[in-house]
Amino acid sequence: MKLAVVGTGYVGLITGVCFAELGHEVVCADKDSGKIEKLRLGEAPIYEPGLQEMLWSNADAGRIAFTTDLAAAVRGSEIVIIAVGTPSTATGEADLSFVERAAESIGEALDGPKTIMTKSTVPVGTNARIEAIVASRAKYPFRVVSVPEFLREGYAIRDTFNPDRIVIGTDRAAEIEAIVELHKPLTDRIFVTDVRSAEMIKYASNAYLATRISFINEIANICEKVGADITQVSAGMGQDRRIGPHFLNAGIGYGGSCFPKDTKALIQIAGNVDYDFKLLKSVVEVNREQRNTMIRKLREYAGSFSGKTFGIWGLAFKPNTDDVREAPALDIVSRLIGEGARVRVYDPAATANFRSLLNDPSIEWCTDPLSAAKGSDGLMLLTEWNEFAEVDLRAVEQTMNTPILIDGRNLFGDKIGAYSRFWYYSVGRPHLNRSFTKGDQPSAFLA
Ligand SMILES: NC(=O)C1=CN([C@@H]2O[C@H](COP(=O)(O)OP(=O)(O)OC[C@H]3O[C@@H](n4cnc5c(N)ncnc54)[C@H](O)[C@@H]3O)[C@@H](O)[C@H]2O)C=CC1
Ligand SMILES: O=C(O)[C@H]1O[C@H](OP(=O)(O)OP(=O)(O)OC[C@H]2O[C@@H](n3ccc(=O)[nH]c3=O)[C@H](O)[C@@H]2O)[C@H](O)[C@@H](O)[C@@H]1O
Repeated sequence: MKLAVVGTGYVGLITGVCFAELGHEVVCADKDSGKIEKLRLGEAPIYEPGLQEMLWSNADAGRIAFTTDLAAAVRGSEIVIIAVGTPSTATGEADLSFVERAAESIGEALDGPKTIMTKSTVPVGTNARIEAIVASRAKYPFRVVSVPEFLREGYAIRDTFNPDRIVIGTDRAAEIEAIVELHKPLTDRIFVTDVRSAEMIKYASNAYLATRISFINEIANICEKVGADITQVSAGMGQDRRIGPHFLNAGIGYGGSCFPKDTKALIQIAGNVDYDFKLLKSVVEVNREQRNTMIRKLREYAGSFSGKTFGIWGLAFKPNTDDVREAPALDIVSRLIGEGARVRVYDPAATANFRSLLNDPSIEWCTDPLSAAKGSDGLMLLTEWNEFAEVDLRAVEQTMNTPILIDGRNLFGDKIGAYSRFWYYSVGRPHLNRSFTKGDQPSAFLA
């Protein structure tokens, strides 16, 4: 099939490349000429495992092309995929301006009957709005189908080829043959429903996953006080098939381009129909508080931040991505430097993106984990990249000024016990934490 993808970000690019891999002819359009220029030269503008190689092979085979000319991309296609961003507005609602502009351009460019497939995460009623916008400009018949995206960054290609399900939202089930055909090679779990339910499935899924994370973080906070181990609790809970083992990792809380914005958007969607979504508001609040806990612990262990230097391991909102949107590290680094500390940061992939959002003379950009820890008065692990698990902790401890380790992702397990000189804090595992007895200072602890 001939596909046009409008918006060549994380979702648009992965979708385009994966459908090209399946043999379709894909044209990806984006208004960002810098991004398109890079892609034309064969360079993936994002870090995602496996993407660069798949991009090269499909570009070489002539199955994928890139353009800033949205109209040209639409004209040659049978299916037009909308994958533009839907960021938060200042009040937390989804900003639909990119979707609306895309719909206008698509409407104007239609040169024959087409299917428009919305992958962007959009509030209930938005696909109807897209349909109205396109209809006001189009001279040919078209249909709009909602196909929300569920891929995770860091596993985007794997998730695209092995989805748990494909949700297709349509109010005219007889007209979705092409969309079903397109997705059949990916899975036979295709769930066809009405458009509004499809739109809601996406928000409800993200909100539920965010809820699990805040729930397990609160259980972890209680574990700390009652002497239980959250890792054991999650493992034991996860064996119940009604609960399942996923999304029960306690830590610093969720970040990323989607959970924070989609939870806020769903609270607003509910508010717009006079429904006070109390549970989800608490989920967001618990998540915010979890980041504060890390700062509080560092203060408890290290004292005042002013004039001190701290190491930061991990800037991305999670491993295997260079995405720093709503990353806990943005908050935490800002707070540390705001209180007069210097920070030495390292991330295997996200440094450039982080620097474009937060660049300050108090930040030193390091190129390996050891140099970020060097001479520091405390180290915070904020992203659980494998690379950090493999670092020689003895060398880390020796290079630090004060060996305080705040493990925001519970990355280090029992092996931390072998390094008795570390002052260690992890979430919900009191038996591993070396907490500080009143009056002690790290130097006294080391003596
Ligand atoms: N990032 C993720 O892991 C996932 C994102 N989603 C949803 O998919 C949508 C896209 O997200 P991302 O790919 O992360 O966004 P992104 O910000 O990485 O990419 C969006 C792209 O759309 C382009 N764009 C905006 N308006 C345009 C227009 N009128 N014409 C052409 N290009 C235009 C932008 O230049 C940008 O390159 C959002 O609604 C998001 O919630 C859904 C599932 C996963
Ligand atoms: O709508 C979206 O954009 C996507 O949002 C999430 O995907 P993503 O944000 O890429 O990453 P996740 O793996 O879900 O992690 C999100 C955040 O939760 C945190 N997390 C995750 C799992 C866990 O057990 N504990 C936990 O703190 C991660 O560290 C990360 O900060 C969803 O998992 C995808 O299904 C969805 O398509």
